[in-house]
Amino acid sequence: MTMMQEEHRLAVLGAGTMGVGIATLAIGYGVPVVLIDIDADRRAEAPDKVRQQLRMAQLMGGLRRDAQAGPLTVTDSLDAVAEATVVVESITERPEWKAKLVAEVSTVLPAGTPVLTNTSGIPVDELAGAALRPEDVLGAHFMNPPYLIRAIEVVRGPRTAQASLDTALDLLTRLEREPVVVGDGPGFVINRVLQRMINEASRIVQDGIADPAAVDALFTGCLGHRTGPLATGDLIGLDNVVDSLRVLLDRTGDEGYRPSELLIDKVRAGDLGRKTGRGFHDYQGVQR
Ligand SMILES: NC(=O)c1ccc[n+]([C@@H]2O[C@H](COP(=O)([O-])OP(=O)(O)OC[C@H]3O[C@@H](n4cnc5c(N)ncnc54)[C@H](O)[C@@H]3O)[C@@H](O)[C@H]2O)c1
Repeated sequence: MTMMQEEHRLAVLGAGTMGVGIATLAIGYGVPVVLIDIDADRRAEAPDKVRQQLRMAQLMGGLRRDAQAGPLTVTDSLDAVAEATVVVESITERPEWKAKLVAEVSTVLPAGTPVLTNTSGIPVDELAGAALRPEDVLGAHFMNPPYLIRAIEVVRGPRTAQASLDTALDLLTRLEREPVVVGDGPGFVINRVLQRMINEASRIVQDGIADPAAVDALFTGCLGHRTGPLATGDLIGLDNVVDSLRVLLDRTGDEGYRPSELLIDKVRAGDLGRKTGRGFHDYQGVQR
């Protein structure tokens, strides 16, 4: 039987859309969080964003209102991960950046501390190969926003140790998440399907067959999806969609993952979705 942690302390690498959301979730359950980012603006904005999201999550019933929030520390120093019981890596979807960071982090951490990558599609074993101890690396693919969506895709790589998986599941269960454990491979389960769907939907718009509102209306109205593929892309961030598609294309050779011209044009224009106020849809005046 594996010894479980008495108390958890979480380190989150990357204070972007997902890192801030994951930090909010943990803090909402009283878990102390160290949030690390190399970008000074992201670090400066993070405490306010976490506070706002905490309030929103409580209002929307995602987090309890009476729970004592955990403390948040924001820093650019990787040394701060040393005290963590679990590390979540949630930086930009660039394989070489992630591999370098996973390698660096593993030199600071004691053996047996799980490193969970929130990658959208880079095989866990590829990143594990960069770590000092590949057995401590696994995937935890949180959905956006992490404090509202309880289900989480947990990816066990071929070298992931049972003890690391157990510690990760222990934390996720304490955060009242509902882990679904799957095997490794480009895009795992969700993004192998979802990224292709967003790409195909954007090609439909590019080809003039339907506009974004019509595409999404068919998925919500006819298929009962909560959001259509293009609104989902806007929520994810179209820069992240393009990065994820490139990861999938490079690792599968499947042309269906080649990012559409329209997606590339939107990223080039800075229309990244909700986070910039415009993507396939317009979000001016909408809380982001
Ligand atoms: N956006 C989504 O809906 C979503 C959902 C699930 C998973 N993901 C995955 O989560 C990860 C983060 O995505 P995001 O949307 O939050 O991206 P983002 O662009 O909003 O944030 C990425 C952050 O990482 C920081 N960063 C880059 N290199 C770093 C380093 N070496 N050390 C510390 N910080 C560093 C950047 O400064 C930035 O603040 C990606 O792997 C993405 O594929 C995203």
